[in-house]
Formats: sequence, C-alpha cells, structure tokens
Amino acid sequence: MLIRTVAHEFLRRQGLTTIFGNPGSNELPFLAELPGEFRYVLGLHEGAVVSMADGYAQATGRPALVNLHAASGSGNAMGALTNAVYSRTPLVLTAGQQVRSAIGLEAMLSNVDAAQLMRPLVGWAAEPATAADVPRSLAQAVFEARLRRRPSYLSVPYDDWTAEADANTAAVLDRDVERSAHPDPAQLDRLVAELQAARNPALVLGGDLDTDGLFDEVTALAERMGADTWGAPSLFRLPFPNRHPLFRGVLPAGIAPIAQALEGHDLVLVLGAPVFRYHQHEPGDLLPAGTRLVQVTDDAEAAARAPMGRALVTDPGAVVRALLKALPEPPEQPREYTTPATPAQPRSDDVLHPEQVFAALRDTQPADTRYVVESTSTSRAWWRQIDLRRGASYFWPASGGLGFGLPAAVGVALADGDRPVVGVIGDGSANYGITALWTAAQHRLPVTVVLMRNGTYGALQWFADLLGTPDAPGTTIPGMDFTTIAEGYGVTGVQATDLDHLRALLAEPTDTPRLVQVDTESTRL
Ligand SMILES: Cc1ncc(Cn2c(C)c(CCOP(=O)(O)OP(=O)(O)O)sc2=O)c(N)n1
Ligand SMILES: [Ca+2]
Repeated sequence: MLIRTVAHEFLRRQGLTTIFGNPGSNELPFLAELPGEFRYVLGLHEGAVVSMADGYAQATGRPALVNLHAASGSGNAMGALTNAVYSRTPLVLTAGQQVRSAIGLEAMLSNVDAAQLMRPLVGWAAEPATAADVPRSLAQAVFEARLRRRPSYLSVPYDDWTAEADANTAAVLDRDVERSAHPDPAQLDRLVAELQAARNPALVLGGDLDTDGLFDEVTALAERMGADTWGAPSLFRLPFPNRHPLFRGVLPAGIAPIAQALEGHDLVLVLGAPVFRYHQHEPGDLLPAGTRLVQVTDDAEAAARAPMGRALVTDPGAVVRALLKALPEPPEQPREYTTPATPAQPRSDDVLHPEQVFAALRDTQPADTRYVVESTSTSRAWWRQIDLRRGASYFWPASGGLGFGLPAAVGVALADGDRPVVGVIGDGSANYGITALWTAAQHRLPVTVVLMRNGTYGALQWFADLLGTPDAPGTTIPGMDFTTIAEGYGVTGVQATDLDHLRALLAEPTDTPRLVQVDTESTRL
C-alpha cells in the first residue's frame, strides 16, 4: 500500500473529503488517485482558497482541508490565515515540497524552511523526516488543528506519496483524539455566588459562542440574568439576537470607549472572547472604577494575555449550561425586539446611504440568511439596521485581514445550500479575494454579493481623521466597475440604479451567483 493511499484513507475516515486548493507540480502526486468521495474546490489564488475553506469550516463546524503550493502558495495564504487564526478555525493546511534530495540544493519550488515559514500563525507546523512518517504527521496536523482550534500546516516532499507504507504506518487509520473540559464544581459555585451578589452585572459575548452553536443557550442565560448584553469588540460571529431588548450593541474596539460603555456595571462576565480584541488606539482606564471582570474561555493563550480581570479556562458552553441550572428563573418577560431606526438619508441623491442598503436586505432576505460581511466603514450602519435572530448568521474577518469576505461567502454557500448566503463586500475589500467569483460561477452557487461602491477605503479615511493624518495618500479607489469584473469571472453583474431598483433586485431569489453593485455614500465607522 502506498503512503498516499494510507493518507487518503485517513482523511476519508476523518471526513476531510473536500479539498480547497490551488495546485502546483509538487501537489499533483498527492492529488492523484483520489477516492470517489473526495471533491476538489479549485480557487485561483491561495488567499481565496484559505478564506473559502475558512467559511466552509465555520459553516460546517468541522475542520477543513487545504492543499497549497510550496513557498509561493503558502506565502500567498498568510493574509487569509490571520483571519482563521482569530476565528479559531481548525484548518488543516497541506503543501507540496520539492523531492527530498533536491530541497537542500534549493531546486525550483523548494520550500526552504517550510515549517518555519508559517509560524507564528499556525498552531503546529512540520515536515516529516521520512516518508514513513507522513500519515502519522498528517494525523497529528488534523488533531492539532481540532484540539488547538487553530490552523495547522504540513509540508510533504512529493516523492513521499508513492513510497511504500508499512504496517506501523497504517496503524494511524484507527486513531482518534477527543477532549472534554468541564469546570470544577468549586469554580462554578464561586461564579454563581459572584453573579448573585452583583448589583448590575453585564454580559460580553464573543464569536466563539456562535462557532460553538450556543446562540440560543446564551440568549436564555442573558434573559435569566436580565443583564445588559454586549457583543465583544471586533466581533467575527454574532452570538446573540441584535434586536433583542437586552442587546446594547457591539462594544467599540477602543480601551477608553469600552470602559465608558461598561460604566455602572459592578461585574462584567466575558464569555467566549479575548479581553479584548482592541483595534483603534484610544487610551484610558481598562474598566470603570470598582468594576470586576471575569472571563470564561477555552483559549488559554487569550486568558493568559488579558490585561485585567480573572479568567476561567474551560468550555464556555459547559459554564453557560451550568449557570442556566443554577440561576433562578426570572418572572416571564415579554421579548419585545427593538425596532430599527429610520434609515439615514445620503447627502446627495446619486448614491444610497449604507443604512438604506442594509434596511433593504433586512426587508427582502429570508430570516435564516447567512451574511458574510467585509465592508469596513459601515459597521455602525449595519447594526442599526439589520435584524439577525439565528445562530451562524454573521461572519466577519476575525483578524480584520481583508480578502475573507467574498471567498468565505463562497465557502459558506458550498457548506450548506439550505440557507441563503449574502456577501456584503466593500469595493476595496472585494479586490483581495475577487477570484472567488470564478469558483462561485464554476459551482453555480446561489450566492448574492452586494458590492458597496463608495470609491474609497472608507475605514482608512476614518482612521486618517482619528490619527490626524488627513493628507495621507492611498485612501481613494475611484473608477472600478464590479459588474463587468463579475461578468469576466462568469458571474451576473447588475448595477442598482436607485433604492427601489435595489429592493426589487434583492427581492428576487437567485439560484446562481450574482453581484449587485450599489453606489453608496462614504460613511465613518
Ligand atoms: C489584507 C489587508 N490589506 C489592507 C488592509 C487595510 N484596510 C483597508 C485597505 C481598508 C479599506 C477597505 O475598504 P472597503 O471599500 O472594503 O470598505 P470601506 O470603504 O467601507 O471601508 S480597512 C483596513 O484595515 C487590511 N485590513 N487587510
Ligand atoms: Ca469602499
């Protein structure tokens, strides 16, 4: 039996039969003789490949397999990989390497120090010392990704795949690794006592809770506590209904504004989030005077690096379920969802305000739509208008690395055809993952891309104001027409001419990929 055969069989048993990739000659010996259950999703750039896999893994809730080309391909993947690191997506990255005898003399396509290239982004990286160790190393890459909830990377010299496997090599086929982490009863008792003693506790909820499928339990916990509930700053998934009467918004990503937002709360319970994913530097007090913070996360590194508070490293889901058991039921309260504000109007009549676009999506798209959003200056408008009441409804680039949105929308659509998928993509962001349109066309995916064309890197213009650098160059991007770019990749492109036309376009269901371009006013974060 060949090493390749053992590797394919191990991947099949682990359910890793969808390969997101862009191949070079080094990868062909791995991709040969794939069993029938496998499918290969070709992306035209490694950034798009990784972000498609990221969206797919987040939507399926399982690891996803990626196959990249040596150094050039792996290097192209790094930007997209930063998002997968912070959304804690268990991607298994494999990459082809030159034949063993040619690596040292740096023949073409040698990845000279393959494992080193991908650190510190990946949680684990290796290149097996012998062909016989390839299947075990592949298994380790899979288990490391799952256990660390962080991408892993394995580089394999391409002459290894056709080496003969021995009985020990094949032993890996029966392996599996599980982990369970439950809080200690004393830790729980202490947390319950703190919550019951708190005068005015607040909840801060992180994207990990939605990744873990805890949307409904967390909503029940907030109602049980009757607590003001916030989304964690730089939120990459929505773990709570954003129009729920207890929802106070997504915390701003600045030190001082977070402390201001939490004013009046004597205890802040952070679930499934780092403390905190700050962004713009707005120095100030970390917390209001007298406020205590408790963080519950299974991300030990996030717990270790927090600048304040106490952390409990355990499964947040286990804590949520335990608190639901321990805290008394409140009197029945009507759950009156909040009504969106009237959408803001643009300053000129040849563009729409982003709030008008988002209100149109809210009013026309099915309630179970999944949104993949990468439009960096319109977040305030987004949360003022959208109404999301289900889990796995919102995906955002977790490290802020652009190029996630368009490919991830394709990956989410590939994962689950039961829920409609809409990408809300800025005209700047679109360019970093634009090739994913081609993959969407090839797979005839029913995904809608709303292309927000404001002719600027709007978020950077906001930062330029904040940083006092209004004269910085490189923040305007005029003259692009994504309807023709989309057509060039095989996707129908339509220009929305006004609000009524946009609403009519969005109200039409689609069974093929389409891009709807809308001219919008450049707004501030
Ligand atoms: C890979 C990459 N390159 C550059 C940036 C820097 N950047 C850039 C270039 C932004 C502007 C995005 O423009 P957009 O058109 O997508 O959205 P807005 O106009 O709404 O800001 S926001 C931001 O952080 C980034 N985050 N990631
Ligand atoms: Ca823009």
